[in-house]
Parts: sequence; structure tokens; C-alpha cells
Amino acid sequence: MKVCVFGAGAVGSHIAAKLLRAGAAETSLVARGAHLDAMRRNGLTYVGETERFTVPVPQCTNDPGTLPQQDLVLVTLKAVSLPQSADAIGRLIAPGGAAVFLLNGIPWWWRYGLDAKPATLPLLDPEGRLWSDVRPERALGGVIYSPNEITEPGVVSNSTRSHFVLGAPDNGDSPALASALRVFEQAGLTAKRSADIRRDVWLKLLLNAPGNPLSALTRLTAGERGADEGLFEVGKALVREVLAVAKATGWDLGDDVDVEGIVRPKGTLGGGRPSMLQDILAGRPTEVAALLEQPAAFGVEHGIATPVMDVVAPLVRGLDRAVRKR
Ligand SMILES: NC(=O)C1=CN([C@@H]2O[C@H](COP(=O)(O)OP(=O)(O)OC[C@H]3O[C@@H](n4cnc5c(N)ncnc54)[C@H](OP(=O)(O)O)[C@@H]3O)[C@@H](O)[C@H]2O)C=CC1
Ligand SMILES: CC(C)(CO)C(=O)C(=O)O
Repeated sequence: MKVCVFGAGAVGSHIAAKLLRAGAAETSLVARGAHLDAMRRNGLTYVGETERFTVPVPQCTNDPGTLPQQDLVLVTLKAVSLPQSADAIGRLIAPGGAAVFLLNGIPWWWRYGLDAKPATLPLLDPEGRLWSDVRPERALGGVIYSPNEITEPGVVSNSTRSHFVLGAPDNGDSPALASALRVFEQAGLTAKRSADIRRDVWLKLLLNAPGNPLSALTRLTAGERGADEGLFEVGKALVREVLAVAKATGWDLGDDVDVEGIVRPKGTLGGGRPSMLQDILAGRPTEVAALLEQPAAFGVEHGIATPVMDVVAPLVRGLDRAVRKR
């Protein structure tokens, strides 16, 4: 079984470290920059709440074209980096294999199997390269509950217990999905099969649509943000907009969602820096399209007003532009 973690940053390095430690699959990594150099020199170190370990990383490259085809490509790139890697990801998938897209927000394959036109989502896959090169029938969805950060090159830190939710766009079973669930389990990573992957995407978006942009804009952690009354109100409004859009598009998440608990997370979840704040601090592009702009676009299609998303998204875009000019 060959497994490649494509985009081994915070989340990908966590997964890769555990795959490599378990030796359950022949694992390769696609990474770049100082993190790649450090992993080649010193291996990959995982620092969790209860354990710390270092594993050698024998197959680690910034050129996916040098790797053999893979049974599973675990894609842990940011949503914004996906289109430029579509060709490389597509070429890496072995016959019968699949790419698991582990990411936050609405994924590029969303409309596969849904009766919607156009099938592609231009905000997420502007030239349709993911659709044509990866092909949605070879894609699996992945939802991540796992706060991670690269704290120094070669070192990934995780601040709380993690779990993952995996599922096919048609919510069906396939050998590739079974392999993915098995490999995660063998690595000691908790992964469950989704009964409805789009519902699970919406449920995770309830956390990210308020949390990531508001932390990125203010540079506050989730706990600090939740303690600020003004931000608490903006966060709740964003959650309600996600709920309204999800419902209008066919995913009623119910009336008993704990809106306040989502915006005011307790325990270790409150302490970390959300991934979009990590992007801003590193001068990297943000995932504003997947987290806010695409849900707002669904709102337009279904006649649901999203006034708070419509203000917060341009603010994140502006910040994004400012940090990348540095
Ligand atoms: N971090 C977290 O705690 C969580 C993140 N998520 C989600 O998981 C997904 C991944 O996030 P995260 O792990 O934080 O992202 P990271 O930015 O940490 O990881 C992506 C990595 O891919 C690298 N990369 C990008 N393009 C290439 C390329 N062409 N070749 C080689 N390497 C490349 C990046 O390098 P470079 O840095 O140089 O750009 C980076 O190291 C996102 O959708 C995020 O929202 C979900 C839950 C928690
Ligand atoms: C919920 C949270 C903040 C950590 O799992 C996340 O998804 C992120 O950092 O993007």
C-alpha cells in the first residue's frame, strides 16, 4: 500500500508522523521549504499532549513527479493551493486509487453527483483543473478535527485529541475509502466513515466560518475571541448564516445547534491559533473562498442573505492582500 501525504504542513505532518511511526503503509511526503529541509536532515517530530516522537522521513520531496503512483494521496494542502497542484495530484493516483481531500470549508468536488450546473465551483476550481485532472470520481472528502501548527521546521505540534471524518462524494462505499479508513486506524488516527460527507462539511464549517476569519482579523486565539462580547456577537451571526445557507441548500443541521458553545469554545480548543491566523502570521494566502465566499455564493443562489459574511470576507481579502505585499 503506497500512501502519499501531499502538502505536509501542519495537518499533513501530524498524519504523516503517525503513518510513518506505524509503518502501516509505504508513506511518502510532498513538502517544501525549510520544513522539507529539516525533515530530510532530522526527521519529523510530533509533539502532542501526551507524547513526543521523531520519525525518519525516507521519502520526502518537493517534486511529486519523482514519486511512483500511489494507492492513496492524502491531500493536506490549503484550499487555495489546490488548483496549481491538480495535475500533479491527478498523475499520482494509481489505477483504482483515490485522493482524499482533507480540508476545511466547501470542497471543489461539492457538486459531483448533485444535479447542479455548472458542476464546477469557479471560486474553488477557477479553470476546472481539479475537475479535469484529479476527476471527482477519484476524490474522497475528509473533515479534520485536529488543531496543529508547525512550531519550527521539522516539528509539528498538536494541542488536543483529534479525529477525522472520511466519505465519498456519493456517500457510498469503495475499496479506496475502506483502505483510507484502515490506514488511519493502523496509524492510531481516529477516523470514522461519514454517512453524509456534505453534512459533515457543513458541521465543521460552523466552527471555521466564524473562528478562522475572526482570529485572522484580530490575531486572537479562539478563547480570547470568545471572551470579547463584540466578536462573540459577530461569530454567532456567522454561525446563523452558515446554518441558513446549509438549510437552503438541502442540509438542515437542526434547531438545537449550540451556537454559543461553537463561538465560545472551552478547554484546549480555545488555546490554539486557527489555521487562517497561522496563514496571516506567515504571509500566506487565506482560505476565505472555501470558508466564506463559497457559502455566501450558495446563499445568493438560494435567496439567503449573508450580510455578515459579505462584510467579513472582503476584510479577510484585504488583510490577505496586505500581508502578502510585505
Ligand atoms: N492547521 C490546523 O490546525 C487545521 C487545519 N485544517 C485545514 O487543513 C487543511 C491544511 O491546513 P494546514 O495543514 O494548516 O496547512 P499548511 O499550510 O500548514 O500545510 C500545507 C503545506 O503544503 C505546502 N505546500 C503548498 N503547496 C505545495 C507544493 N506545491 N509542493 C509542496 N508543498 C506545498 C505548504 O508550504 P508553504 O507553507 O511553503 O506554503 C504547507 O507546508 C486546510 O484546509 C486547513 O483549513 C483543519 C483543521 C485544523
Ligand atoms: C477548528 C480549528 C480551529 C482547529 O481544529 C480549525 O479547523 C483550524 O485551525 O482551521
